[in-house]
Amino acid sequence: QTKAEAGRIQIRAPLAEDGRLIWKLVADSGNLDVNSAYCYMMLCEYFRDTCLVAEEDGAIVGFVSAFLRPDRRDTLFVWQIAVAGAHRGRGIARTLLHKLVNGKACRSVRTVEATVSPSNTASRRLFASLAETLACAHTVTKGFPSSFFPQEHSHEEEPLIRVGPIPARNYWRGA
Ligand SMILES: CC(=O)NCC[C@H](N)C(=O)O
Repeated sequence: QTKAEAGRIQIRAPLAEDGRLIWKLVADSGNLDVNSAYCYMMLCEYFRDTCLVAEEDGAIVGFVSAFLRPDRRDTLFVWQIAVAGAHRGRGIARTLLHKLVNGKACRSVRTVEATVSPSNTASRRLFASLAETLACAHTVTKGFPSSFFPQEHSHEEEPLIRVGPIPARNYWRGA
C-alpha cells in the first residue's frame, strides 16, 4: 500500500445518515448478509463507538460493525466487515479492524469474536492476521451451522472465530 494510497483513505465513526450507503456497500459486496437499511442506521446511531466507516474522496468504501457483548464486556463481537470490490487488496479491512480494536471503546476488550463463512477467505485471513499482530491464539469453533438457517434460503455455516486472550502488553494504549 503506497503512502499516497494510504493517505486517501479516511476512517471515521459512522452517522445514521450513512446507513443507506452502508446498506448499498454491503449489498454490492456480494459475500455478506444484507441487513435492512434500518439495521445499518441503528448500528450507526446506537453502536457508533464500535463501528467505523472508511471513506475515499467522500465515498464510503469500507465498513466494520461490532459491539461489546452485553454478557461479556471484555469480548468484542465483530458483526460485519465490508470493503467495496474495487478497493480490495489495499488493507482497508485490516485498517478498520485494527483501528477499532485499538480504539478507546475497546480498552476493556481481551477477546475478539466473529463468525466467518468458509468461502469468505479474505475475512478468515484477516482474523488470523489479527491474532498474529496481537500475539494471541486464534480458535475456530462451531458457531451457527447451516441447519440454523431457513431451508428456503440456504446459507453457509458460520463458524465462530475467537482471537484472544490478548496479552496485557497489547491492550489498548490510547490517550
Ligand atoms: C466478520 C464478518 O464480516 N462476518 C460476516 C457474518 C455474516 N455472514 C454477515 O454477513 O453478517
